[in-house]
Amino acid sequence: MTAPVVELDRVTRRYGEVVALDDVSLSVGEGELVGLLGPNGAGKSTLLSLVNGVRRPDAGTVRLMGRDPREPAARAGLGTTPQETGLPATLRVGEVVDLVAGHYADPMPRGEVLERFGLGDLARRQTGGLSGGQRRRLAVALSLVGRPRVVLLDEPTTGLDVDARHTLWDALRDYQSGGATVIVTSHYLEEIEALARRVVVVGSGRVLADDDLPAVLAMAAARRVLVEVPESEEARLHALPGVLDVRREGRRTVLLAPDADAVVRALVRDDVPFRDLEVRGASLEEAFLALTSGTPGAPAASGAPGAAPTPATTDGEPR
Ligand SMILES: Nc1ncnc2c1ncn2[C@@H]1O[C@H](COP(=O)(O)OP(=O)(O)OP(=O)(O)O)[C@@H](O)[C@H]1O
Repeated sequence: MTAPVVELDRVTRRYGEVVALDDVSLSVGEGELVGLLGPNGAGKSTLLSLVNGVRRPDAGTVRLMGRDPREPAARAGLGTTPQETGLPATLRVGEVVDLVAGHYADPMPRGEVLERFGLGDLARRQTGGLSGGQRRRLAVALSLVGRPRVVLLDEPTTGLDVDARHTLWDALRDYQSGGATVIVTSHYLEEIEALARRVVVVGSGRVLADDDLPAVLAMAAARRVLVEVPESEEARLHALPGVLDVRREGRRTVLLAPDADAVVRALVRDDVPFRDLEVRGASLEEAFLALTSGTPGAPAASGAPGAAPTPATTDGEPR
C-alpha cells in the first residue's frame, strides 16, 4: 500500500451506552477506492464522521493525510457528502457550484463538474426544481469541486434510479483514476462491487472483513448446511473441508461454507451421524455475522442496537 491517507488505530466511539465503533483499525492508501459495506447501524457513518473531523474518538487515534482531522489544515484536501444534504432551493445549480468553488484556490470549472455528473443541461435550473436523484447527484458533485485528494461519500446513490446510479459510479471511478482516494459506504454489495476493489465489511461496530472484492464475493456466496447431529459430534464438524463457521441454532447445527456439496460429501464420508439435512443460501449479512458471532472473542451480532443481526424465529432458525 502507498502511504496511508486515512488511518484509524484502535478506535472506539460510543454514544452513551451504544458502542458505535469498537476497537477499529483501518488504513487506506493514496489512490485507493474502498467500499465500506454493512447493514444499518453498523457504524459506517460514525467512521466517516471521525475521519472528516466532525466527531472525535473516545479511544484510539484517527489520522487524515497524517494529521488530526479536527485540524482545518488536515481537511483542506477533503471532499465529503453526508447521507442527507440541503441545497439552497432558490439558487440555480450553476450558482451553487460557483458558491462552493469560491472556497477553493483551484476549483474544478463549473461546466466540468456538471458534465461529469450528467447535470450539464441543468445549470440554470433552481435546485428546488430538481428531482431527488438530480439533487443527490449535485450534492455528490459538490464534494469534488475543490479537487480533493480524499473523498468520503455516505451512501451516495440512495434514492437514485439505475441510470443515475451508473452516471454517478462512472464519475467517481473517473475521478479516482486521477489519483484521489475515495471511501464510499453502502448497504449494497452491488454498489460496492461496481465501485471498489477493496471492501471493508463493518458490522456491530467492528471490521468483520477487509479484503479484495473477489474474496468478499466468495464469502457472500457462502451456503448454510443445516443438520441435526448429536452434541458430541459437533467438534468434528469444524474440521470438515471448507467450513467457515459452525453454530448451534435450535436443535440443528449450521455449517457455513462456500461449497455445500463438498460439506455434505464430507459428512457422509466421515460417517457423521446426521439427520434432517437442509441447504440454504446465506445473505451477505448472515455470512459475515455468522463468521463473527458466537465465536470466542467475537462481537455479539446484536451488540449495537439497530445492527440488524440475523433475525431468529421462535424455533431458533433465521428467517
Ligand atoms: N447521534 C447518535 N446518538 C446516539 N446513537 C447514535 C448516534 N449516531 C449513531 N448512533 C448509533 O450508533 C450505531 C452506529 O450508527 P451509524 O449511523 O454509524 O451506522 P451506519 O452503519 O452508518 O448505519 P446506516 O447504514 O443506517 O446509516 C447505531 O447503533 C446508531 O443507532
